[in-house]
Amino acid sequence: MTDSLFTLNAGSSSIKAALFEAAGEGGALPAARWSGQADGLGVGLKARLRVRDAEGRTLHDTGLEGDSRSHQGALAALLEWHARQGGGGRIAAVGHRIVHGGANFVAPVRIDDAVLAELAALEPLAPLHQPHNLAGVRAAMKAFDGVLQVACFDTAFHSTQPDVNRRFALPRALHDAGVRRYGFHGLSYESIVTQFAQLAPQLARQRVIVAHLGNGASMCGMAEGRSVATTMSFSPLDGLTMGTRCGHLDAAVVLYLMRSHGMSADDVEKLLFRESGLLGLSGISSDMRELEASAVPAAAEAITHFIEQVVQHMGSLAAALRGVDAIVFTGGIGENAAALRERILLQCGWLGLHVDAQANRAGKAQLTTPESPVSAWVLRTDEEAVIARHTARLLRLSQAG
Ligand SMILES: Nc1ncnc2c1ncn2[C@@H]1O[C@H](COP(=O)(O)OP(=O)(O)O)[C@@H](O)[C@H]1O
Ligand SMILES: CC(=O)OP(=O)(O)O
Ligand SMILES: [Mg+2]
Repeated sequence: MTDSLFTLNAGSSSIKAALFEAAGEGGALPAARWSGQADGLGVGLKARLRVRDAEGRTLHDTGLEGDSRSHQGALAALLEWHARQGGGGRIAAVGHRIVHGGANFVAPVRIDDAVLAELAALEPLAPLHQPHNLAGVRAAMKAFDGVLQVACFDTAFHSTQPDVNRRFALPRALHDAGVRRYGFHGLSYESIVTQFAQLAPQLARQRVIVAHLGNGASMCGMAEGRSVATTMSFSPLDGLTMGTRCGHLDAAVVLYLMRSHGMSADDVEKLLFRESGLLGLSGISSDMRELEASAVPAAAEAITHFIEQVVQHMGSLAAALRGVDAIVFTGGIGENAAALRERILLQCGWLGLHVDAQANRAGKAQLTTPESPVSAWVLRTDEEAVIARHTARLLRLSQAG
């Protein structure tokens, strides 16, 4: 049996893991042997762990209760499930999604103690992700002792942004000290760039806006498959309205809350990262499925707020690209919420979109008519495959060196 690669991807409400066959020199990676997903973590929802094989057949499906409903518990459940399987070949390397790479990491790297310490220092910049990402690294180091561990960064994809889009209008010294617009969801954007280049090679080289709409949500304007501008910035808090994050906010609100409401930095962090967004607006849930099913007016208002932010940022990114040729939806909401996609597309009609509502509802990849001057698409993101590809490359380098 050939060696395997293990991938780990902790999102704000989910943990995804997959096992890939480590392909030989220059070989394309086959589909994951299995992929597992625990979702609804840490947001008061019903948490589940599902594992599927390469053909999409369910291998394991269970509700997560008690401690298992946390990221840590779900990770332990996934690693235990994997250990119980036996076989599958030796694990040759583990690839991790690391949300924040800061100013120093703009490409995947081998993780050692020094790298781990540097990444831990970035935890306050991505409190819903980085601690879980690094807990995954530590757990994998224990479970797969002595095995190559690779960090793949959400921020790296955006290192191509022009300087003007990487800067806040703050004194230059702060930019030099790392206070800048990084951008996130880079592994997802990389996955979409690769898939879109296969589906529509000519379009993929033009001006494309990708909307990654999940529990965390961001959008990226790209030219020739490279990031030009994106809605998240210093941390994954900026930009769109999200499950529990506020998105774009006047910084003076933070000062006001601290001075006039006596809130501490920790209080404000909790408010903006964990209690705002769809959850704060609706008072019901951070989960789009629950809001769509709810008859409470505040749930509908929260959805409208989410859509309005996507529509406004679409205009902003189209301006950053000086025009747009194609739009691609992805992420848990972008891939699955057809009615919501239709509302966004209709409100972006002014950009030159002729929506094919039937195709959108039928789950087709192309959402616009063949004559539409600007086309829209939906693609399933595969961050695991991107992590596996980078990990396989570093594994080959380490074996060669
Ligand atoms: N069929 C669906 N209709 C509407 N929303 C959905 C559907 N399936 C998943 N979602 C939403 O996708 C979001 C989770 O996105 P996902 O990208 O999986 O999460 P994460 O950001 O943690 O990786 C949740 O708001 C969930 O309600
Ligand atoms: C960066 C980010 O928000 O990731 P996720 O959508 O997985 O929470
Ligand atoms: Mg995610």
